[in-house]
Amino acid sequence: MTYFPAFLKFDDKTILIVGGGNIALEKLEHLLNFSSNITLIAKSFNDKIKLLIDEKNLKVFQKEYEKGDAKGYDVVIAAVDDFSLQEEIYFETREYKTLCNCVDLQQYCDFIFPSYIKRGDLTIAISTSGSSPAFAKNFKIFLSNLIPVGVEDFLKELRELRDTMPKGKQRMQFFDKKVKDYINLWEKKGE
Ligand SMILES: C[C@@]1(CC(=O)O)C2=NC(=C\c3[nH]c(c(CCC(=O)O)c3CC(=O)O)Cc3[nH]c(c(CC(=O)O)c3CCC(=O)O)/C=C3\N/C(=C\2)[C@@H](CCC(=O)O)[C@]3(C)CC(=O)O)/[C@H]1CCC(=O)O
Ligand SMILES: NC(=O)c1ccc[n+]([C@@H]2O[C@H](COP(=O)([O-])OP(=O)(O)OC[C@H]3O[C@@H](n4cnc5c(N)ncnc54)[C@H](O)[C@@H]3O)[C@@H](O)[C@H]2O)c1
Repeated sequence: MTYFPAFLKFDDKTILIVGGGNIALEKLEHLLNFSSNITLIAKSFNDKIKLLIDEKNLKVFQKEYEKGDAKGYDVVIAAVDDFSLQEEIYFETREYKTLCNCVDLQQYCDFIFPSYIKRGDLTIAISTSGSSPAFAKNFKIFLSNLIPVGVEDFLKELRELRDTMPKGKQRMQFFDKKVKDYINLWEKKGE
Protein backbone atom coordinates (compact mmCIF):
# COMPACT_ATOMS: atom_id res chain seq x y z
CA MET A 1 0.00 0.00 0.00
CA THR A 2 1.39 3.41 -0.91
CA TYR A 3 0.01 6.62 0.53
CA PHE A 4 -0.79 9.92 -1.12
CA PRO A 5 1.61 12.49 0.38
CA ALA A 6 -0.36 15.57 1.37
CA PHE A 7 0.02 18.46 3.81
CA LEU A 8 -3.24 18.80 5.69
CA LYS A 9 -4.66 21.84 7.44
CA PHE A 10 -4.99 20.69 11.04
CA ASP A 11 -5.35 23.93 13.02
CA ASP A 12 -9.14 23.90 12.54
CA LYS A 13 -9.62 20.17 13.17
CA THR A 14 -10.76 18.58 16.41
CA ILE A 15 -8.47 15.73 17.40
CA LEU A 16 -8.99 12.90 19.90
CA ILE A 17 -6.15 10.72 21.17
CA VAL A 18 -7.24 7.57 22.98
CA GLY A 19 -4.34 6.45 25.19
CA GLY A 20 -2.01 8.02 27.70
CA GLY A 21 1.22 6.05 27.34
CA ASN A 22 4.50 6.59 25.47
CA ILE A 23 3.05 6.24 22.00
CA ALA A 24 0.14 8.59 22.76
CA LEU A 25 2.79 11.05 24.00
CA GLU A 26 4.81 10.67 20.79
CA LYS A 27 1.74 11.30 18.63
CA LEU A 28 0.65 14.22 20.85
CA GLU A 29 4.07 15.89 20.54
CA HIS A 30 3.85 15.73 16.74
CA LEU A 31 0.24 16.92 16.59
CA LEU A 32 0.87 19.90 18.89
CA ASN A 33 3.10 21.38 16.18
CA PHE A 34 0.02 21.67 13.97
CA SER A 35 -3.04 21.94 16.23
CA SER A 36 -3.99 22.79 19.80
CA ASN A 37 -7.55 21.47 19.69
CA ILE A 38 -6.61 18.08 21.12
CA THR A 39 -8.57 15.98 23.62
CA LEU A 40 -7.30 12.84 25.35
CA ILE A 41 -9.10 9.84 26.83
CA ALA A 42 -7.29 7.10 28.74
CA LYS A 43 -7.63 4.88 31.79
CA SER A 44 -4.29 6.25 32.97
CA PHE A 45 -1.73 8.82 31.85
CA ASN A 46 2.01 8.52 32.39
CA ASP A 47 3.91 11.35 34.09
CA LYS A 48 5.49 12.76 30.92
CA ILE A 49 2.17 13.06 29.08
CA LYS A 50 0.54 14.55 32.20
CA LEU A 51 3.16 17.31 32.23
CA LEU A 52 2.53 18.14 28.58
CA ILE A 53 -1.25 18.06 29.01
CA ASP A 54 -0.97 20.53 31.90
CA GLU A 55 1.48 22.76 30.07
CA LYS A 56 -0.77 22.97 26.98
CA ASN A 57 -3.98 23.05 28.98
CA LEU A 58 -5.59 20.22 26.97
CA LYS A 59 -8.99 18.62 27.57
CA VAL A 60 -8.64 15.25 29.31
CA PHE A 61 -10.99 12.45 30.37
CA GLN A 62 -9.48 9.83 32.63
CA LYS A 63 -11.80 6.92 31.92
CA GLU A 64 -12.23 3.70 30.02
CA TYR A 65 -13.08 4.32 26.36
CA GLU A 66 -16.79 3.86 25.59
CA LYS A 67 -18.54 3.59 22.23
CA GLY A 68 -19.63 7.06 21.17
CA ASP A 69 -16.61 8.86 22.68
CA ALA A 70 -15.08 9.32 19.21
CA LYS A 71 -18.18 11.00 17.83
CA GLY A 72 -17.80 14.64 16.76
CA TYR A 73 -14.03 14.60 16.21
CA ASP A 74 -12.43 15.14 12.80
CA VAL A 75 -9.42 12.96 13.58
CA VAL A 76 -8.97 10.08 16.05
CA ILE A 77 -5.72 8.40 17.07
CA ALA A 78 -6.20 5.03 18.75
CA ALA A 79 -2.96 4.78 20.76
CA VAL A 80 -3.98 2.10 23.27
CA ASP A 81 -2.15 -1.16 23.98
CA ASP A 82 -5.29 -3.09 23.04
CA PHE A 83 -5.67 -4.26 19.43
CA SER A 84 -9.37 -5.08 19.71
CA LEU A 85 -10.14 -1.60 21.05
CA GLN A 86 -8.16 -0.07 18.17
CA GLU A 87 -10.25 -2.13 15.73
CA GLU A 88 -13.46 -1.14 17.50
CA ILE A 89 -12.57 2.55 17.36
CA TYR A 90 -11.72 2.29 13.65
CA PHE A 91 -15.10 0.72 12.75
CA GLU A 92 -16.89 3.23 14.93
CA THR A 93 -15.23 6.11 13.07
CA ARG A 94 -16.60 4.69 9.77
CA GLU A 95 -20.02 5.81 10.98
CA TYR A 96 -18.82 9.39 11.53
CA LYS A 97 -16.53 9.82 8.49
CA THR A 98 -13.71 10.63 10.92
CA LEU A 99 -10.07 10.07 9.92
CA CYS A 100 -8.55 7.32 12.07
CA ASN A 101 -5.02 6.19 12.88
CA CYS A 102 -4.50 2.93 14.80
CA VAL A 103 -0.97 2.65 16.14
CA ASP A 104 -0.71 -1.13 15.74
CA LEU A 105 -3.02 -1.90 12.85
CA GLN A 106 -1.95 -0.28 9.63
CA GLN A 107 -4.94 -1.71 7.77
CA TYR A 108 -7.04 0.49 10.05
CA CYS A 109 -5.20 3.74 9.29
CA ASP A 110 -6.71 6.40 7.02
CA PHE A 111 -3.34 8.11 7.33
CA ILE A 112 0.01 7.29 8.89
CA PHE A 113 2.43 9.55 10.74
CA PRO A 114 5.57 10.39 8.81
CA SER A 115 8.94 11.17 10.24
CA TYR A 116 9.52 14.84 9.49
CA ILE A 117 11.94 17.73 9.60
CA LYS A 118 10.56 21.23 10.14
CA ARG A 119 12.68 24.37 9.66
CA GLY A 120 10.37 27.36 9.52
CA ASP A 121 8.15 26.95 6.49
CA LEU A 122 10.19 24.03 5.17
CA THR A 123 8.72 20.63 6.02
CA ILE A 124 10.25 17.40 4.78
CA ALA A 125 8.12 14.35 5.51
CA ILE A 126 9.47 10.82 5.18
CA SER A 127 7.45 7.64 4.97
CA THR A 128 8.35 4.04 4.28
CA SER A 129 4.65 3.17 3.92
CA GLY A 130 5.05 1.32 7.18
CA SER A 131 7.90 -0.94 5.92
CA SER A 132 10.34 0.41 8.49
CA PRO A 133 9.56 3.24 10.93
CA ALA A 134 13.15 2.87 12.19
CA PHE A 135 14.41 3.65 8.68
CA ALA A 136 12.13 6.71 8.45
CA LYS A 137 13.49 8.00 11.77
CA ASN A 138 17.17 7.43 10.98
CA PHE A 139 16.90 8.71 7.41
CA LYS A 140 15.39 11.89 8.88
CA ILE A 141 18.50 12.31 11.06
CA PHE A 142 20.74 11.74 8.01
CA LEU A 143 18.83 14.31 5.90
CA SER A 144 18.69 16.85 8.76
CA ASN A 145 22.47 17.09 8.67
CA LEU A 146 22.39 18.03 4.98
CA ILE A 147 20.04 21.00 5.34
CA PRO A 148 21.88 24.33 5.50
CA VAL A 149 21.59 26.53 8.56
CA GLY A 150 19.40 29.54 7.77
CA VAL A 151 17.16 27.88 5.20
CA GLU A 152 14.14 29.19 7.13
CA ASP A 153 15.38 32.77 6.67
CA PHE A 154 15.87 32.21 2.95
CA LEU A 155 12.27 30.95 2.74
CA LYS A 156 11.04 34.00 4.66
CA GLU A 157 12.79 36.23 2.14
CA LEU A 158 11.22 34.29 -0.75
CA ARG A 159 7.75 34.57 0.75
CA GLU A 160 8.10 38.33 1.22
CA LEU A 161 9.27 38.77 -2.37
CA ARG A 162 6.49 36.50 -3.63
CA ASP A 163 3.89 38.55 -1.79
CA THR A 164 5.11 41.80 -3.32
CA MET A 165 6.00 40.82 -6.92
CA PRO A 166 3.22 40.53 -9.51
CA LYS A 167 2.38 36.99 -10.68
CA GLY A 168 3.56 35.92 -14.11
CA LYS A 169 6.37 34.46 -16.21
CA GLN A 170 8.97 36.98 -15.05
CA ARG A 171 8.34 36.20 -11.39
CA MET A 172 8.50 32.47 -12.08
CA GLN A 173 11.89 32.81 -13.84
CA PHE A 174 13.21 35.11 -11.11
CA PHE A 175 12.42 32.60 -8.36
CA ASP A 176 13.69 29.63 -10.31
CA LYS A 177 17.08 31.35 -10.76
CA LYS A 178 17.24 32.65 -7.19
CA VAL A 179 16.60 29.20 -5.75
CA LYS A 180 19.00 27.45 -8.16
CA ASP A 181 21.75 29.93 -7.16
CA TYR A 182 21.07 29.31 -3.46
CA ILE A 183 21.23 25.53 -3.87
CA ASN A 184 24.39 25.73 -6.03
CA LEU A 185 26.09 27.89 -3.40
CA TRP A 186 25.12 25.51 -0.63
CA GLU A 187 26.39 22.53 -2.67
CA LYS A 188 29.73 24.34 -3.13
CA LYS A 189 29.97 25.02 0.61
CA GLY A 190 29.52 21.29 1.21
CA GLU A 191 32.46 20.35 -1.09
C1 LIG B 1 7.73 7.88 11.78
C2 LIG B 1 7.10 7.67 13.14
C3 LIG B 1 6.22 8.89 13.42
C4 LIG B 1 5.52 8.89 14.76
O1 LIG B 1 5.46 7.95 15.52
O2 LIG B 1 4.95 9.91 15.06
C5 LIG B 1 6.35 6.36 13.11
N1 LIG B 1 6.94 5.46 13.90
C6 LIG B 1 8.05 5.99 14.50
C7 LIG B 1 8.99 5.26 15.25
C8 LIG B 1 8.98 3.86 15.51
N2 LIG B 1 7.89 3.08 15.49
C9 LIG B 1 8.27 1.77 15.79
C10 LIG B 1 9.68 1.76 16.04
C11 LIG B 1 10.50 0.52 16.41
C12 LIG B 1 11.34 0.05 15.22
C13 LIG B 1 10.54 -0.43 14.03
O3 LIG B 1 9.58 -1.21 14.19
O4 LIG B 1 10.89 0.00 12.91
C14 LIG B 1 10.13 3.06 15.83
C15 LIG B 1 11.54 3.59 15.92
C16 LIG B 1 11.89 4.13 17.27
O5 LIG B 1 11.00 4.45 18.08
O6 LIG B 1 13.09 4.23 17.50
C17 LIG B 1 7.39 0.61 15.94
C18 LIG B 1 6.12 0.55 15.22
N3 LIG B 1 5.54 1.51 14.45
C19 LIG B 1 4.37 1.04 13.91
C20 LIG B 1 4.15 -0.25 14.44
C21 LIG B 1 2.91 -1.09 14.18
C22 LIG B 1 3.12 -1.97 12.99
O7 LIG B 1 4.14 -1.96 12.31
O8 LIG B 1 2.18 -2.78 12.77
C23 LIG B 1 5.26 -0.58 15.23
C24 LIG B 1 5.57 -1.90 15.89
C25 LIG B 1 5.41 -1.93 17.40
C26 LIG B 1 5.97 -3.26 17.88
O9 LIG B 1 7.01 -3.71 17.42
O10 LIG B 1 5.29 -3.88 18.73
C27 LIG B 1 3.52 1.70 12.98
C28 LIG B 1 3.70 2.94 12.41
N4 LIG B 1 4.68 3.81 12.79
C29 LIG B 1 4.62 4.91 11.98
C30 LIG B 1 5.28 6.11 12.23
C31 LIG B 1 3.72 4.67 10.82
C32 LIG B 1 4.56 4.23 9.61
C33 LIG B 1 5.62 5.26 9.20
C34 LIG B 1 6.33 4.86 7.97
O11 LIG B 1 7.21 4.02 8.00
O12 LIG B 1 5.95 5.40 6.92
C35 LIG B 1 2.85 3.50 11.32
C36 LIG B 1 2.48 2.45 10.27
C37 LIG B 1 1.50 3.98 11.85
C38 LIG B 1 1.57 5.28 12.64
O13 LIG B 1 2.09 5.26 13.75
O14 LIG B 1 1.04 6.28 12.12
C39 LIG B 1 8.13 7.44 14.30
C40 LIG B 1 9.54 8.02 14.07
C41 LIG B 1 9.50 9.49 14.46
C42 LIG B 1 10.81 10.17 14.37
O15 LIG B 1 11.59 10.12 15.32
O16 LIG B 1 11.05 10.85 13.37
N1 LIG C 1 2.70 3.36 15.70
C1 LIG C 1 3.83 3.47 16.36
O1 LIG C 1 4.64 4.33 16.05
C2 LIG C 1 4.13 2.50 17.49
C3 LIG C 1 5.42 2.41 17.97
C4 LIG C 1 5.68 1.55 19.05
C5 LIG C 1 4.63 0.85 19.64
N2 LIG C 1 3.37 0.96 19.12
C6 LIG C 1 2.19 0.31 19.77
O2 LIG C 1 1.48 1.31 20.52
C7 LIG C 1 0.69 0.69 21.55
C8 LIG C 1 0.74 1.58 22.80
O3 LIG C 1 2.03 1.56 23.34
P1 LIG C 1 2.40 2.41 24.65
O4 LIG C 1 3.86 2.20 24.87
O5 LIG C 1 1.90 3.77 24.56
O6 LIG C 1 1.57 1.58 25.76
P2 LIG C 1 1.26 2.00 27.26
O7 LIG C 1 0.96 0.73 27.99
O8 LIG C 1 2.31 2.92 27.77
O9 LIG C 1 -0.08 2.86 27.14
C9 LIG C 1 -1.31 2.31 26.83
C10 LIG C 1 -2.37 3.34 27.14
O10 LIG C 1 -3.65 2.86 26.70
C11 LIG C 1 -4.62 3.15 27.72
N3 LIG C 1 -5.74 2.22 27.59
C12 LIG C 1 -5.70 0.88 27.43
N4 LIG C 1 -6.96 0.38 27.35
C13 LIG C 1 -7.81 1.44 27.45
C14 LIG C 1 -9.22 1.58 27.45
N5 LIG C 1 -10.03 0.52 27.33
N6 LIG C 1 -9.75 2.82 27.56
C15 LIG C 1 -8.95 3.92 27.70
N7 LIG C 1 -7.58 3.83 27.73
C16 LIG C 1 -7.04 2.62 27.61
C17 LIG C 1 -3.85 2.98 29.02
O11 LIG C 1 -4.53 3.63 30.07
C18 LIG C 1 -2.52 3.62 28.65
O12 LIG C 1 -2.60 5.01 28.85
C19 LIG C 1 1.28 -0.70 21.76
O13 LIG C 1 0.28 -1.66 21.42
C20 LIG C 1 2.48 -0.76 20.82
O14 LIG C 1 2.61 -2.02 20.16
C21 LIG C 1 3.10 1.77 18.06
